[in-house]
Amino acid sequence: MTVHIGVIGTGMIGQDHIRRLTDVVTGADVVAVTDVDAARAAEVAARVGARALPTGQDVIADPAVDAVVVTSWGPTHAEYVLAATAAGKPVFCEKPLATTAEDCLRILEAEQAAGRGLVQVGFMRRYDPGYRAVKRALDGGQLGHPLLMHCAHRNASVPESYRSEMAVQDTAVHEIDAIRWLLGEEIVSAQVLTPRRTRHRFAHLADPQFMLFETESGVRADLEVFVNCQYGYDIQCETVCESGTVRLPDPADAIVKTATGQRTGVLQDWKQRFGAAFDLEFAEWIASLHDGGPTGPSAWDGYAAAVITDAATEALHTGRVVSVRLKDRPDFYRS
Ligand SMILES: NC(=O)C1=CN([C@@H]2O[C@H](COP(=O)(O)OP(=O)(O)OC[C@H]3O[C@@H](n4cnc5c(N)ncnc54)[C@H](O)[C@@H]3O)[C@@H](O)[C@H]2O)C=CC1
Ligand SMILES: O=C1[C@@H](O)[C@H](O)[C@@H](O)[C@H](O)[C@H]1O
Repeated sequence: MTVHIGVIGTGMIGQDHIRRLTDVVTGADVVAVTDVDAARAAEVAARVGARALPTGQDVIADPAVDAVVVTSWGPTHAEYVLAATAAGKPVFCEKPLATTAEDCLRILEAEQAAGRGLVQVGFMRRYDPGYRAVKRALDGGQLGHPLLMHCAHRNASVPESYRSEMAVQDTAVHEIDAIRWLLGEEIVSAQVLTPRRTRHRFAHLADPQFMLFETESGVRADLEVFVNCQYGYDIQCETVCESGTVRLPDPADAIVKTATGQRTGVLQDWKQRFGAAFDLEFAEWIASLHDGGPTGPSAWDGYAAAVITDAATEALHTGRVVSVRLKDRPDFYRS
């Protein structure tokens, strides 16, 4: 059976997800799209044989739409996720689930009122083969308890519109989710240090940033966010445990040797680095809709990420160690 999808937001990642739902994933068909830029929505709709509708609410209400993908700007996500949930339709929402913890809580309440899991959040690292291998090694038990994590998230460059807070809210949010998922426990505090700034930054931007998180059991995770590193897109993650370490592999690439030396390519952006993860994320999401509902990152994960990014943003502004105060996790969100 085919799942008929409506997509809200046909910008960069919206178009990429429409392409994968159309050309890569089996069992899905994009039937309706919308964007506040109506011309862009019409152009994308024509390309894939979908209908362009005036608003996100129209997409959600469309009887031909079985499930909704939200890829509009972050501040608009909560409204659409709440509307899809009220309509009883599964909704895949790109990160962030919402830009405030209060809106995330409203989504948690709405989903519980619906009585079944409807919401999945786009934390695609959980679908990357390398991250999954790390997770298996940590869960296998042979390494003993994790003690420390060292993470790095480097982008080649960012546009001038990128502000210092986005290093936490837009970029580090992926590691915040990965740390929680890999360790299977919550983050309880955040600290952000701002070292000497690169000369390649815009004047308003603190880059790089050095973040330090602590988990419930006392694991410490450090994270370097460096969004003007110049050389490419580079994601690193190593966990130090009592009896060994486990490190995220770099993506496979040929090693070329010539008389002048040895060389391996460096990926340039997240689309290349996590392309396979995005494909699997959507393949598993579509499959889950035939089989009891979403199994990926939940609205709780979206809520926890929002509270932790709020704490880290405060830490960036104040220089203090800021406690993370999550509500009690409802049984609904315990697996
Ligand atoms: N998982 C990941 O690695 C990534 C996730 N993202 C997330 O995806 C979302 C979209 O990001 P991009 O595609 O890079 O942005 P974008 O600016 O390229 O596209 C967003 C689109 O949403 C449209 N839009 C804005 N408000 C709308 C509304 N109320 N209703 C309908 N359409 C609306 C805009 O006109 C635009 O076409 C963001 O939340 C971003 O954080 C983006 C890049 C990577
Ligand atoms: O989600 C993403 C962007 O929004 C963000 O701006 C980048 O720093 C991340 O690498 C990318 O994965």
